[in-house]
Amino acid sequence: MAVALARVVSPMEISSNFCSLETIREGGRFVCTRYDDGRIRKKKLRWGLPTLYANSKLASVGLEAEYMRNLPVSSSFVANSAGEVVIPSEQRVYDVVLKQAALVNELRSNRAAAALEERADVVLPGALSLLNEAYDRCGEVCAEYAKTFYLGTLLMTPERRRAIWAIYVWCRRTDELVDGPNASHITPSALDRWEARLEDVFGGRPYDMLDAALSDTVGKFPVDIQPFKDMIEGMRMDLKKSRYKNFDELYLYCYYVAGTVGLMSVPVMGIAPDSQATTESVYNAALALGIANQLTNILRDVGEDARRGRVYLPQDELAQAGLSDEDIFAGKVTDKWRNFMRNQIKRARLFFDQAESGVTQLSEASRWPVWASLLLYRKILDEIEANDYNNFTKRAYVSKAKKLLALPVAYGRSLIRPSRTPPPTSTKPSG
Ligand SMILES: CC(C)=CCC/C(C)=C/CC/C(C)=C/CC/C(C)=C/COP(=O)(O)OP(=O)(O)O
Repeated sequence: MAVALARVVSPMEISSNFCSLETIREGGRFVCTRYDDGRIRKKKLRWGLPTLYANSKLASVGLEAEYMRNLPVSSSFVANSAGEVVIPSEQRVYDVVLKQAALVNELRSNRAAAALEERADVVLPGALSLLNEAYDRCGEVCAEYAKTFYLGTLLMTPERRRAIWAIYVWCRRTDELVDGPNASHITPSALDRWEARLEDVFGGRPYDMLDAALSDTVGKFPVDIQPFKDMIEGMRMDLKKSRYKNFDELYLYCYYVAGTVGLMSVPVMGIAPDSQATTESVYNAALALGIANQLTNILRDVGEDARRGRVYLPQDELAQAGLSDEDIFAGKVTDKWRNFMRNQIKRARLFFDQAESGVTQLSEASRWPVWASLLLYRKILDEIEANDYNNFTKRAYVSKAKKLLALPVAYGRSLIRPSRTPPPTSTKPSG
């Protein structure tokens, strides 16, 4: 039996005394209901959050109820043993989305854009050439480590392109802390120092050339520090955690290490002036692309990760499928594994679908590279299927020929203008 606890509450503001709250914030309206088993479920009233957006997407692609029960794309509010409500990862992440959207909304007004141009003019000539050098170095790093991505950035305007390089280089350096050659020496305190340094970058006190480029970028574009800090948090998580209890935990990890990249990129890539979409719906799409990419990466690298003692798959879903870590370490493709993988791939594709709606809303020059990366990364999922789900010993990859074929398709899609596409409905009022 379900007991209705509150009428309309915003999930962001739910706390242990949530029953008394009745708030409407940024269009997120929910009814919370506590069930006999102590779980508290939310139900959307009018406007959606990414959680519910993903759920409605599930419904719209006609997936059966059974599948929706077994394969969460989101999680419910859960009361812990102290009776407090634990806020699911997606709500926590959505708070960051709203903050980013607010910053960009400011810029979408002409006044803010004009102020930005004025600020860009005040640069000393000597400093300018050093800065250009710093950006060129970022471009070189980007070209060296991510060739396809680098080529994509060449399609953007020069200002945007170099800002994306600076962000890419910072992400790469952050990732190298836990994945690079010195990874075994990295401690949480090293990450704390990296975070302090990040604050200096945002405060206009860069330590080195590469930092200087990022410092300039964050001064020019409405990029907030939170996604950067969250990415460092993802590295902390990677240091101390090698198992994920459920999809909610995995989702948070994917947000930290990849969803953040989407949030960092949108303010630089820009939203098309003729876009009718809400800023937060574009951010949701960017977040979804980061999550989709990371889920794909995880599914591709199951064997490789297992050899490092890591399993980035929801433990509860493995158990439901009759599988355990031992099966993963044994690396045998069985029917149970195939079924499990089918569902994981399905979910990753839903995040790609969710991302698609936002790409069209981006500024014209940014659409092609983003479409290309979306189509190419999604193809890795097809390749896992083509390998008969053997992601233990075979690395799914997209051949050069397929990559080349995807480019004109991506170009064709990038020509679709935002005004011809109805904005994503999930974050828009329905009535
Ligand atoms: C959709 C909209 C509105 C905007 C686009 C926003 C963007 C750019 C989102 C993409 C975010 C992104 C690139 C996340 C990183 C994901 C990821 C798994 C990267 C993997 O990096 P590597 O580990 O170097 O991958 P490979 O091993 O495949 O080379």
